[in-house]
Amino acid sequence: MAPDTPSPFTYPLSYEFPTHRLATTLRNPDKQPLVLVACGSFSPVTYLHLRMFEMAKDYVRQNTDFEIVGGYLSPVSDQYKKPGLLNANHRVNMCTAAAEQTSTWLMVDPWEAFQSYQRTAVVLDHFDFEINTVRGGVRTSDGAQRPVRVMLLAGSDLIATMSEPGVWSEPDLDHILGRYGVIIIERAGADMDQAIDNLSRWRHNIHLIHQLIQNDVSSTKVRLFLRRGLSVRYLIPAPVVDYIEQHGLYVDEGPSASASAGANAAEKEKGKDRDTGASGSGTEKSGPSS
Ligand SMILES: Nc1ncnc2c1ncn2[C@@H]1O[C@H](COP(=O)(O)OP(=O)(O)OP(=O)(O)O)[C@@H](O)[C@H]1O
Ligand SMILES: O=C(O)c1ccc[n+]([C@@H]2O[C@H](COP(=O)([O-])O)[C@@H](O)[C@H]2O)c1
Repeated sequence: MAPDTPSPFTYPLSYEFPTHRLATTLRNPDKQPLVLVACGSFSPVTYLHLRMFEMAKDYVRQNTDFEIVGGYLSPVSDQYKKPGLLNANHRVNMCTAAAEQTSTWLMVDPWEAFQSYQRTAVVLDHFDFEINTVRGGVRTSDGAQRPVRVMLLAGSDLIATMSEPGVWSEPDLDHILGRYGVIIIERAGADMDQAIDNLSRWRHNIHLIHQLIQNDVSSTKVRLFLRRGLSVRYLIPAPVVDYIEQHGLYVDEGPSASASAGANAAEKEKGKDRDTGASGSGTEKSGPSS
């Protein structure tokens, strides 16, 4: 279906919005259709990134009036310039391999990755435009069209940055949390309640999910293990391990230390990132900040 209004967005060359796993019909007409969007570096994608979607799916089914009709990973542009950010081509390929080979419902949207830096508010608008304006939302079983709610899916560390001065613009926060909403997954080391303390005005649109199984795998730790020549199998999806091996990624340091030394160093690097505001803070992005 052609949209009535021209697109307000810029597009990478040969871009097509992925819809091969997007449900076109709502199973339960009493529910509101929902699409989940996770924005991030995904350098590389880990099981925890994928697990966020599964946790959200359980939560949505048990606690809300939504029905999930799609889930997307949206890797950030190279211009985000965060330390450890591999080029977008590899990150999109790894996310795609993980989504296609380990999930039946997740998709990867390369729109954000293959162009200049786009703020998260704009990324969510892009999804809303593609799904609701271009495609008219989804159908109910009686043939009526229903608009899809787009919602951000994020770890509590990312949400914590929303209370840090200067990282997100106030109008963007209002747009993201007021119009779309967010599902927050607890992340080891990031206090959930503290993370949303300053966001209480949007509380009705904020859903918190606690971790029942603690697992603090991060891309930073995976990169560090790889640089040290340590195995990352069973920490990240097998097709991603294979891809990394085939392309010799993340090996700019020779193999050396033991696994525990690797983990300790990873912790240190993660802490250092936090201290410098590089981990999830968005402060190193080169795109516009508001
Ligand atoms: N272990 C985890 N638990 C909960 N959320 C997570 C976890 N790992 C990543 N996330 C969330 O996934 C999204 C994308 O994360 P990102 O790509 O920055 O991964 P990362 O592991 O934090 O990366 P890095 O280690 O490079 O900072 C963010 O919303 C982040 O909060
Ligand atoms: O839109 C913003 O102003 C904004 C500010 C900070 C972070 N973000 C987004 O949040 C994501 C953070 O990813 P990461 O890997 O730094 O945790 C990434 O997709 C950024 O574009 C977005």
